[in-house]
Amino acid sequence: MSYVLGIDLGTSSLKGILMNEAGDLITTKSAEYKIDTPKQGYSEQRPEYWVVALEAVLTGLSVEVSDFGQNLAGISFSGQMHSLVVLDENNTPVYPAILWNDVRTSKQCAEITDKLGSRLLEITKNIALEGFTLPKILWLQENKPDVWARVKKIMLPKDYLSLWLTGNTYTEYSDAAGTLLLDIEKREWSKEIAETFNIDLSILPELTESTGQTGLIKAEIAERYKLSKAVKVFAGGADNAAAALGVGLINEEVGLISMGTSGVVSAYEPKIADYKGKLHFFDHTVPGAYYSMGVTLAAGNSLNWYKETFGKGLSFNELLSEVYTVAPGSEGLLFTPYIVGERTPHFDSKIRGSFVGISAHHEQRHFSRAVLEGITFSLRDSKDIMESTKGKKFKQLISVGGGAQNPDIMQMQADIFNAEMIRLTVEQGPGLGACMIAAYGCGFYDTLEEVTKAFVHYKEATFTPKPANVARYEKVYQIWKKAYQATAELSHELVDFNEEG
Ligand SMILES: Nc1ncnc2c1ncn2[C@@H]1O[C@H](COP(=O)(O)OP(=O)(O)O)[C@@H](O)[C@H]1O
Ligand SMILES: O=C(CO)[C@@H](O)[C@H](O)COP(=O)(O)O
Repeated sequence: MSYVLGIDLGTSSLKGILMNEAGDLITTKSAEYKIDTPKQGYSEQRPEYWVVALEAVLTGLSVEVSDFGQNLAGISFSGQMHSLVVLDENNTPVYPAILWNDVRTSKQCAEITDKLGSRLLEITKNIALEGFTLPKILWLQENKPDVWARVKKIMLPKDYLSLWLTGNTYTEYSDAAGTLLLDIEKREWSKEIAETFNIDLSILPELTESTGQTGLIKAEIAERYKLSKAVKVFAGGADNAAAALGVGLINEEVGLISMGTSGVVSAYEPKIADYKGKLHFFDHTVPGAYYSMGVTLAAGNSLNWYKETFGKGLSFNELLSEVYTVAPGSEGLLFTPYIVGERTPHFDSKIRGSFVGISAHHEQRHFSRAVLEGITFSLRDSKDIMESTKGKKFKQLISVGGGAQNPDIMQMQADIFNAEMIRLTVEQGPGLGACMIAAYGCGFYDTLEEVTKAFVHYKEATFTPKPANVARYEKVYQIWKKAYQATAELSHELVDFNEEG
């Protein structure tokens, strides 16, 4: 039986998930990399890190799976969104990729809003936020003109891996939508936006569907991994769009929660909707469909920060082992996960995190629970906006991302969202979506619905809301919601104070 490989280029690691054409999991492999923070607010990765990780994953797969080279038929991707990759005429990176969680571009966002006014929302269906790609381009133009002068092509992270494998430069609609350069209705790069900011249209890669083939694996790479077939490479999707496919978000019945480095709440959208910028609105990996989403900038990232700072050397399981002993509400301790600023519902790059209500009786287990609750409350903010604008409540939510591995987090999500939480049998939503794109692209199925039936399976055991916890969380969430306003001015002053040096 043929194999398909889904590559999820995450923010903290690259995960490869190998499945057969019938939708059975063969194995997974992953390789971590670092985020460089040369200055506060900066977040960068060298595209070379991703290639090293991809090679480690391919090597691992070819060692573990004896017929990997013989049976691999197709590869596709899911990738961290918005991060800017800039290449010269030889397709060599000329600057580190500026990542989606980098907040250096507030000035450029103001400039975009100022110059485009309402046209930005009309054309892209989104507003200017630090994480998106266009402000990063403007930052390079203004601050590194010598680098910008050498840029002959820009792309998104996963497209760089596709280029490395095939030699061809493409992107697809789901990632293009997160650049602020795509005209969503016309499905083409916006000439108006590109001209306004002196961006030559020739540096933007050709657009294809997520399921579009970008090429075949180059001969020298095929030889290295002893690939005997001509392995087809498909464009893939932005990680949240690929995850949406991977969890079966191909209709409006269910919603998606992801606790990866970022936290995301998303919903399927059959046609273009106007959320007036309150939620992001992007193309799906399903051709012609869309999805809306709200983003907590630091979900897993807050937990990582907490672990590195206060639980160094502990595993996640060790760190969180006593969380269940603390009652919902962490006995009056609150945490806001704004450690790198926030997106939804507070578009604020200068807000910072806080613990509120620390008292002498709090122990580490209270802080651990408060961190998890703060992350989940922030996701609830997005979920509530989505439900109130759509006028309907999600009864079931599919939960993915690293956080979904922990049963206490899952129960907390059920109680805070007051919804049944479901997990996938294959734990990696975005990578699974990438495998599905490859399976469809290879022609193993006629429709994405058929691929979904074969590949997407939910675990039988679900997490259901406990009424007493729901009631308690409802009260504490109302208090937690006030923490943003209560700390905003202080945070802004502190950020300014710190920047002055
Ligand atoms: N066992 C675990 N329990 C709870 N959280 C976890 C666990 N393992 C990973 N995580 C969280 O999940 C995050 C990684 O999720 P992942 O979906 O792999 O992220 P990304 O795609 O951004 O690289 C980590 O930042 C961490 O906070
Ligand atoms: O910026 C966004 C979405 O707008 C992030 O969701 C990135 O796409 C990174 O995702 P993870 O690495 O957390 O999966």
